[in-house]
Amino acid sequence: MSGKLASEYHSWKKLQGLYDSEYSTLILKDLFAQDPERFAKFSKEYSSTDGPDVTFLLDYSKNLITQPILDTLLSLAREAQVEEFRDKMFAGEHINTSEDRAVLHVALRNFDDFKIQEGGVDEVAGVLAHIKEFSEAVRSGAWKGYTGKTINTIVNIGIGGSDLGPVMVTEALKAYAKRDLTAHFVSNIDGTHIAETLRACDPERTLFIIASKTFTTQETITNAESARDWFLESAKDKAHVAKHFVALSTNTKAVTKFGISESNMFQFWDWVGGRYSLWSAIGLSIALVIGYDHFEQLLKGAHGMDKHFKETPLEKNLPVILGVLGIWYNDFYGAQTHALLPYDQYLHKFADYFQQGDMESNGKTVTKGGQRVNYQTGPIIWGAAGTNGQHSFYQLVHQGTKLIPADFLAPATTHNPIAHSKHHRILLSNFFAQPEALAFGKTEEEVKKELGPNASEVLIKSKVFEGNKPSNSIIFPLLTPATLGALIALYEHKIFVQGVIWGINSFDQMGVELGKVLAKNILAQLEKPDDVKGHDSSTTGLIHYYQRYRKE
Ligand SMILES: O=P(O)(O)OC[C@H]1O[C@](O)(CO)[C@@H](O)[C@@H]1O
Repeated sequence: MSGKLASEYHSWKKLQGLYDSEYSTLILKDLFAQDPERFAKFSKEYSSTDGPDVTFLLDYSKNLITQPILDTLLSLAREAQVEEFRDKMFAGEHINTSEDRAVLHVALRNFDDFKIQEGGVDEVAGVLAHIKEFSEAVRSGAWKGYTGKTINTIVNIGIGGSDLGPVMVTEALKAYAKRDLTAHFVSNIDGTHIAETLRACDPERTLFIIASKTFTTQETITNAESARDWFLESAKDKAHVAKHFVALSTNTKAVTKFGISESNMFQFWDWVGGRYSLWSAIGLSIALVIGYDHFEQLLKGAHGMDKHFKETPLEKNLPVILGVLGIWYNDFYGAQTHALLPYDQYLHKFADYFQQGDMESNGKTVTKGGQRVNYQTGPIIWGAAGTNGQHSFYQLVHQGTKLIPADFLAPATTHNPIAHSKHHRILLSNFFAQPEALAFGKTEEEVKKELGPNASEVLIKSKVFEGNKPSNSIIFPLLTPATLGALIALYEHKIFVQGVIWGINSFDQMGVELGKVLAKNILAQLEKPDDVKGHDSSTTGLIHYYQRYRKE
């Protein structure tokens, strides 16, 4: 972020010119026909340079780009000082300017490789050792509940970044899970969430993990208090809380006030953003479910991607390439959304996770310098696991009026090769077919030929696929912890690159505050109609309607 609006950069203006003059000729079918080397030019294989072996192929050839367009997009990244800001992040500079904080989730998976200056960085190894020791004690049965029984259920109580990362990763790495340890994740303030979860829990064998960076989040603290009340109905003695409640937080004072001893607290630091925190103590539930060694593999896989992002020239830098391609559609094609479509059931929460990761990071209207942007910033992120999405929303993606750039992800092999991998081959045939169909479509001539001479004009038109819909494909050998770590870090850095180009602060989240403040005010007015004051007629009417039915 050089203090300029992105639209003031020379390369931005050049991109606008390229879009205006070439948009109508950017037809994937033609681009592939004109250049037999297109796949070779616009695909890259990633291989980790140290740590666990991670490899994957990123194919970005099905994008509406030419080499000059990509070069100009990369010039934009250079002009916006993406490299300088990346280096500042890794150096621990306070690039989260509104909160005057460093942005150092990379330090959580650093394993002494990069030199990072910031208070707390030297404590990371100690917290990892604490996670290892504790998770091994619980998993082995050495950690006992208040009646001497082992733990067979964990309940992570957290929301946003203190929930979505652990949920997504424990689902993604279920193949590595300890099957006799059940994990629940309670996030919603709706009492139904905790009530239904507690029904499945035995107080003598359940461990509650209260995950909250601030330890002030209303949803989490309310759920934690209700869990503690439920537990004490059986355990009676408050001293037993120590065996069944641990906290993951930066706020020691609030944790001890809640009744959790400091020795049962797993520390992290204000330079870990909530939506970047699964690598920190917030990952305790992950370590419990898949084992510490696998958790460490996840971190090391991410570290490999950090190294790639830090050390690779922009032309070959995968997060940068994904970032600038996203900008091309978001800012020049006017695409409003970006779909994440993993062809892997284990990754069914991947899009949910990056809804927060991307939208809370880049859903901003004002630059770091306080100017209102005159271009689009973060896209709407959405998606679902293939092939379910195909039977739901793909119709619109293929034939609707909106341009929806999409990323397809799939493992070449599966953890569940049932029926001699028949399922997996069918799954992959869809993973290969969908981007092909999106890119190349089906012409009127092809439809006519298929339907024969008697087909009506209307039927023919309805079966035409215009094609020319862009996508990236990422294929990796198997979804291992290290591969998942690298993929998550890939997208984290993509988000970073885009935020720098747009000149916004990707690391605060002021936009979630207003609703919280209003809800607090309304909560105090819910009892009596006369208490309802200071609202518009719609809000007042809604609250009055509720009050007709309200019960204790
Ligand atoms: O971990 P905490 O402090 O409870 O916060 C939970 C979530 O709330 C937010 O602050 C706002 O949604 C997120 O950024 C964060 O992940």
